[in-house]
Amino acid sequence: MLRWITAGESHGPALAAILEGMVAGVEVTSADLGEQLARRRLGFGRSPRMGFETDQVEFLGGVRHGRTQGGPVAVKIDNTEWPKWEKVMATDPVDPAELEGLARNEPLTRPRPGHADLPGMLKYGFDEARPVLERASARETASRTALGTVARAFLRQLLGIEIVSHVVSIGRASAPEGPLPAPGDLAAVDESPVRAFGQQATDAMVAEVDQVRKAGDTVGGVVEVIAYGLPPGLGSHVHWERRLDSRLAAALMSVQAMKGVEIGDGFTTAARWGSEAHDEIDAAADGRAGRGVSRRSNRAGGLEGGMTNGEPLRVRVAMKPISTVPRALATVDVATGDAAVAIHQRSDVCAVPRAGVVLESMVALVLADAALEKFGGDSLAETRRNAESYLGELTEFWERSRS
Ligand SMILES: Cc1cc2nc3c(=O)[nH]c(=O)nc-3n(C[C@H](O)[C@H](O)[C@H](O)COP(=O)(O)O)c2cc1C
Ligand SMILES: C=C(O[C@@H]1CC(C(=O)O)=C[C@@H](OP(=O)(O)O)[C@H]1O)C(=O)O
Repeated sequence: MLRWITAGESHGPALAAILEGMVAGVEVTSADLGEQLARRRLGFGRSPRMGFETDQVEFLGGVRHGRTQGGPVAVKIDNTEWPKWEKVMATDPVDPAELEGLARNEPLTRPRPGHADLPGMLKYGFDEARPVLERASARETASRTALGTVARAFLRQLLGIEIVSHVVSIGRASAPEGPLPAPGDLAAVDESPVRAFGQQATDAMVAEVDQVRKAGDTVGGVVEVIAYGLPPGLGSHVHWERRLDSRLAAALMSVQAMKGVEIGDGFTTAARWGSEAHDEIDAAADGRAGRGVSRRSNRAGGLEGGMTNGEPLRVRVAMKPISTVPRALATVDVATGDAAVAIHQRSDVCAVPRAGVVLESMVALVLADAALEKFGGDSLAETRRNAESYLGELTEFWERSRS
């Protein structure tokens, strides 16, 4: 079983993350982590912090000479801004005189509707939002992206599995119907300032973010994540917590501000008649290894009965607008009980483009877990042997069926 855990605050000294259960022999370097972390900082509408945050990342354990060793993989990402927060976010007690007059230490008593501020204060007994927002902040997604990079490397080296994402809508601007981005298109998507696939989609979404920013507002959107090269049979129909769709939905919904997950055509499928909802099966002319069949469509998004069916996995995730709205929303000052406007500080206007990279990482972690569950092994070589043996059985299955 693959497990992952993160720690650290947005303005603390560093973020930490551990991935437990990864096999030995996966090639991965800190430069690979840095590359994915840089992708996560991109996007038109991003917070000013993303312009200067450099994500100094290093492995603290589990990797030697660029290969995983089978032990927990530990990662540390330094926060560039730490010197400015050294006193306010110190882990050891600080003389109150040293904190006096520090603007960053002002109590945040006007909770933002839509952020974790108010429920977090009530639940944990804090009289201001700082201790809540520090951990609720999506800064934490840098940790997930770093661990997701190890999972991506494993999936690629195991079976050539590749994960891509693209933004399909921001606010009212949507990408036109068109082909899905393939793995080779990821660089082009990353070059789009909104991580959309195609110029028309990019122009429409850039205009929407521009309009939102000028209005002092914020905006959300929808990201699609696609995984290519998956064998049939990851996940299972036999028990609720082994279903791959439920595991993906939980992981994707666990990302800050995600409010909906759609597998394949999801909600559209609910309005279709059965004859137009499913993916009819034909005998594959080319008898591809382990496939034997082809599908006329992929409305199911590559999942049937909680298992991969051999088609590309396709999931869409809806992100709500950022809750730190410049045109600040109505709230109550918890220090006085009076009506107030919510705290507003430097913030993203639209984080949908960079959220896509985080969502890719969550898909990678869930798929790596499902692949390890199916193929097991302590080393990459052993796991690959198991996977190849299974794919060989599938080929035999189709050969028997044809004879
Ligand atoms: C990549 C990313 C960047 C985000 N940036 C901000 C931000 O700058 N300001 C903000 O208020 N919320 C931001 N959020 C969203 C908050 O973290 C989120 O709204 C908050 O944790 C409460 O969300 P929840 O209701 O889903 O828990 C961001 C989310 C993601 C995924
Ligand atoms: C720091 C990151 O995103 C942050 C997520 C975030 C929030 O409230 O979620 C608020 C902002 O933090 P700050 O107020 O320090 O600018 C974003 O920049 C990051 O993604 O690395």
